Amino acid sequence: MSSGPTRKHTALPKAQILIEALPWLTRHHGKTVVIKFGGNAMIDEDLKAAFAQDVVFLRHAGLKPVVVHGGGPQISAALDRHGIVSEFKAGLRVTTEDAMDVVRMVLAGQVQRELVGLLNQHGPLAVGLTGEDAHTLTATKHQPEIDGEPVDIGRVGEITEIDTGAIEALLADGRIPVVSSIARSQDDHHVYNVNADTAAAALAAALGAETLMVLTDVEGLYEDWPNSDEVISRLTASELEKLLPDLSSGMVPKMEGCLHAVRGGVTTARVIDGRVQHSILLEIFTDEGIGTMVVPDEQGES
Ligand SMILES: Nc1ncnc2c1ncn2[C@@H]1O[C@H](COP(=O)(O)OP(=O)(O)O)[C@@H](O)[C@H]1O
Ligand SMILES: CC(=O)N[C@@H](CCC(=O)OP(=O)(O)O)C(=O)O
Repeated sequence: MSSGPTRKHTALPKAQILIEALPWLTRHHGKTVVIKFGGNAMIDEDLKAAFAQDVVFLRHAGLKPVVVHGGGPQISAALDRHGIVSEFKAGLRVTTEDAMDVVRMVLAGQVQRELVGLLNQHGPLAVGLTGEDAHTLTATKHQPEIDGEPVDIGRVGEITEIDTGAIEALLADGRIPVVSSIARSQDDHHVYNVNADTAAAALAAALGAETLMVLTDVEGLYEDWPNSDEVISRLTASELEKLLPDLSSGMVPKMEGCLHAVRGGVTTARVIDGRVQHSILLEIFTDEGIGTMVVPDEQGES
């Protein structure tokens, strides 16, 4: 008996799924998408492998993905092993000279290497770099204001300049840049720890990316966190700006980054649940998306 008709029967839904993705793929062909993979979303090996598959899929579908990774929990664990206590102010790690060495070692030597390795299981695609490389990120000392007063949090950087040359060259060569959020100082005398959300957002704006996607360990931006798990599915830049003063902890740099990206010309910034397998593809192939989407004010009515 021939298995032809049965094979056709089972393959047809797969063909339909691919065709459903066609309008999205057509719209986004050749566009740059910056994907921030948060340390809290890197919770197990399967999730990391699925993340790598999604990114490689986007690349093969004709987009230009750029990965910016975090590693907050991994840094905290390493600092702990070195007997250094982790402290955060305004959502940012207080980074002493000694802590900075550990931050750099974990981000560039551990987390970035692991992601590059996972992506490269699919071919010679990923190239890792930090913001130090080719002057990609330059920063000055960042002093956040707490209760109206500037606070010294050590070697934490505020990005002042971005040189996208190295990343653009990699993209032109068909590679997937994987960027660690460390910046050089103007005088090259030291390096700064930059929050990975902030770095991803700044790079998205500088690259003229179409989309910034931030993968984290919650479903999106909760309207009334921690009292309710009602996710805000869509909001404009102005609506987000009004919410910013009420946000806490890790959501502060994340949502400030989304606002910066959208105000800087990025068409949409999305916060999505990185704990869900294939969350990137789910976000893309469902019209309404699965997390929180920030859009420019002029799209508020659509
Ligand atoms: N309004 C909010 N909605 C969702 N999460 C919030 C909110 N406010 C604070 N958070 C906290 O922010 C965390 C995400 O930020 P963070 O821990 O820095 O993650 P990542 O490592 O992915 O950057 C959440 O796990 C949650 O504890
Ligand atoms: C200044 C600052 O806070 N830097 C972060 C950099 C890593 C990061 O942002 O990691 P996640 O995205 O996993 O939170 C830190 O030291 O934890």
